[in-house]
Amino acid sequence: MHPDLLVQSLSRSSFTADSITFAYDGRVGPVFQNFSLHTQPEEFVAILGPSGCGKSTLLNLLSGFLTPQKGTIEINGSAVYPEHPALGYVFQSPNLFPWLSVLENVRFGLRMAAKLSNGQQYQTAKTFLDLVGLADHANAFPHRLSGGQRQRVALARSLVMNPALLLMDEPFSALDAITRATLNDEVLRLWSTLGQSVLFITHDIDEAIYLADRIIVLGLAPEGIRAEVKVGLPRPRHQVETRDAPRFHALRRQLSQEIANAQSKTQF
Ligand SMILES: Nc1ncnc2c1ncn2[C@@H]1O[C@H](COP(=O)(O)OP(=O)(O)OP(=O)(O)O)[C@@H](O)[C@H]1O
Repeated sequence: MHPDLLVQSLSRSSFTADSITFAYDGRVGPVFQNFSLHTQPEEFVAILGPSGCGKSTLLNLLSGFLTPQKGTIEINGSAVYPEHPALGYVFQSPNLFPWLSVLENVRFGLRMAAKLSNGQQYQTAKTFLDLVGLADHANAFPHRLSGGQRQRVALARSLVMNPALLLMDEPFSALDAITRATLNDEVLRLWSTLGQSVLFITHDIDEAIYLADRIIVLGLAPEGIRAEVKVGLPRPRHQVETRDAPRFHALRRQLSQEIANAQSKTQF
């Protein structure tokens, strides 16, 4: 299957969390109160916030693992649920199956879904392995790979399922700066090829600016969205030119200030 064909099958999906309120059992106050978040098709949204603002809770809500007490969370107008076919995930830890080869790891979801013949599953898995630059490692086992390569496999394993919305939870925070920069470029290349929407959670302001169309800063629970900025830097992004742009520096300053303000509330 050629990647161009996959672009067509990724329907232009929109994602909506509308006026949600969520509190954990036994917790005094809610983590989110009347919180709304909408993503446009093919939009890259980064979420930043101080520790404890509710990023993980939000991800669990958006993926249907937690249910809000009020409000709705929908993809293309239908309620979200765990393992919704339109959702893909990439986490900080790649969580590959150590007993499966790289190719079998990428094929895994297709095998479980059992929609394609075995031959088509292998062909599709190989296409995605090629897309993340690991075609030569198809038969290797995960322990033979570097941290960055494992994260590439995790990315291929998720993308092979054609998610319309990719939820990424600090996927590169355990990697060194150079590998991280390379993988940021890789994600942008794949995203511009495949056209899914991305919700990318990170603690790293520069990473958020480099990647995103729009950045949402969460305040401490239950403040919700504290600030929202359109990045407005030209694409394709470039490791030197983009990071050198006056707009990049202005955004870094603005976002640092927002996060410092949000954090200062924790101390009182
Ligand atoms: N299972 C739970 N039961 C009760 N309260 C919880 C639970 N999980 C998280 N919380 C509380 O909800 C709030 C948001 O937590 P959450 O883990 O979503 O934040 P976070 O932004 O992901 O934090 P970090 O960046 O440190 O991982 C915190 O006050 C936390 O103590």
